[in-house]
Amino acid sequence: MRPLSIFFYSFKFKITTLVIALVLFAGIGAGGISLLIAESELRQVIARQELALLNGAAVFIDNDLQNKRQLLKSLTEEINERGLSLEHVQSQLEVHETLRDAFFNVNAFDIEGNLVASLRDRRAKRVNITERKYFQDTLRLQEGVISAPFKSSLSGQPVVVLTQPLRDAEGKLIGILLGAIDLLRPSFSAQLDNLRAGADGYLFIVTDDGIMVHHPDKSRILEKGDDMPGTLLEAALRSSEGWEDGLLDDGVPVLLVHKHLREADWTIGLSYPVRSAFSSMLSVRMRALLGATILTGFAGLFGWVITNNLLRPLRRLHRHVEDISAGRADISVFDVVRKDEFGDLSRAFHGLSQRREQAELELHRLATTDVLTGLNNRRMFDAFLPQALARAARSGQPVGLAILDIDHFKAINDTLGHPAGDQVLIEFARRLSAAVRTTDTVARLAGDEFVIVFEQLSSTTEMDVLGKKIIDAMLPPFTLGTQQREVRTSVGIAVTSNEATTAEDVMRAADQALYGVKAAGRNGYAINPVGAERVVRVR
Ligand SMILES: Nc1nc2c(ncn2[C@@H]2O[C@H](COP(=O)(O)OP(=O)(O)OP(=O)(O)O)[C@@H](O)[C@H]2O)c(=O)[nH]1
Repeated sequence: MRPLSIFFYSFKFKITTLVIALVLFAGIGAGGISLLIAESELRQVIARQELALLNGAAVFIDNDLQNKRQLLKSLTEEINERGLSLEHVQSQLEVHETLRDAFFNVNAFDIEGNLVASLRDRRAKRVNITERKYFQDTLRLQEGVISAPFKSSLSGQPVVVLTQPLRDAEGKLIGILLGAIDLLRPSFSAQLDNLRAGADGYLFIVTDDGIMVHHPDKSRILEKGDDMPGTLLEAALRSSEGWEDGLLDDGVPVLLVHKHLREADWTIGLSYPVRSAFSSMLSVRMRALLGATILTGFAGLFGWVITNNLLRPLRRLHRHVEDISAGRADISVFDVVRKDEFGDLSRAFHGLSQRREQAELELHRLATTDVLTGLNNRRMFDAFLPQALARAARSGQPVGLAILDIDHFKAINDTLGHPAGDQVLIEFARRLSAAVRTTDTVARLAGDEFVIVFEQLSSTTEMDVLGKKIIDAMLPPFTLGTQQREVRTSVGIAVTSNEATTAEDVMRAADQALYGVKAAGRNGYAINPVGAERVVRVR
């Protein structure tokens, strides 16, 4: 098995990693930006939706306050039109059933601020409200006001009061009528709670001074909230309406939507955890992430398959080079017509292999050729003879081997010089090659010793003709420069048609024959059939 490190070094791995990186880069770039734009749009849409919801709540509270104010006003107008005195206000309150639904309590105070009538308790304790700002404002402005939230001295409850000036028949100010709203159970409370039912987050109402009028945590009502910069209250009071995210409420990131009321100096706000507010956006983000992961996975797979495909010619080229090296194929397997870079590489390999083959051939030729005569050398002959014997064994035809030695060659060297001796060797080789058939193989073993392997003999007797032919070939004198010289040779011939004959057997038989010729005075040939151990003919 290939080690894992090779896999990481592979071109395929690198390309696949590159494809994944590019897809991720493009995905994060294009997808991320689109997602950011989409998220920003979605944020606006969600915030606007929440603001629309809050507007509905604001309109509801404004209408509620207006209705209450109107109710008090119509009562004071009735008292005024009928010219009733303060003593009759108590009975007048009690006949108006709708007051009980609209207010926690309705009271009347004389111009001195003393309680003169109370809807819920005729015998309510006598209190004086001259010090109250809303009392003073009502007298001063001579019209109804909405008070700041405070704790009622009558009920002990946190309340907000709506006032209306009371006048007699002549229109003279005789006191004020006051409707109290219980902040723990305001008539709009249930409506507000309904608005947020089932959803995270909460609604709150706060005065312009930061006093809490409505809050799901009742203990915070009447409290002054923290309106330092960066707080929820500060953001809510900063402008008449709007939305903001990135704020923290009890450590939780929230979306704040707020709107100032028309009827009172109050702001209604909605604190909504970002996690819930933008849950659809978060789900989009998750889906985008999942989509990107799947896309990246596919891109990796795709990159792998494509790279694998693209690299197929390279693998094929690698296989061809290995096959050629192992001798299983020749260089024709290279795809030299291909037009791309792999074609260039194949052509380069083809050229290289061609030059290598030629160099090998040259090397082989040099290794198997006798430099002086151009004949095969001993190395070639040693390899060739066993092959020739094997071929003969297969074909059943006899094979012959002639060993030749130039007679008194030493004397030629000694008298005419070594270069002249070389000339004799070259001419001797030429005549030998010319005397035999192309199917016969001539080699120079060493010095003045030559061999000829005769194949495809029709019979062993054919060797007789061949021996004579060689002797005759040397009869014309050799021209050495300006001189003519007689050169003779002795030839020992071995012949065999026995399949089991070895190269050594044949060489020994030919040597014996040569020895016989030399013993008989040279310049002749003798034939020795292998295994006979006797020279059969000498000429
Ligand atoms: N010029 C030349 N001489 C060579 C070469 N190689 C060997 N010789 C000489 O060839 C001669 C071989 O002599 P031998 O075969 O031993 O003797 P010979 O004179 O031929 O005697 P016989 O074979 O008995 O007739 C030696 O003198 C070698 O020095 C060569 O390449 N060129």
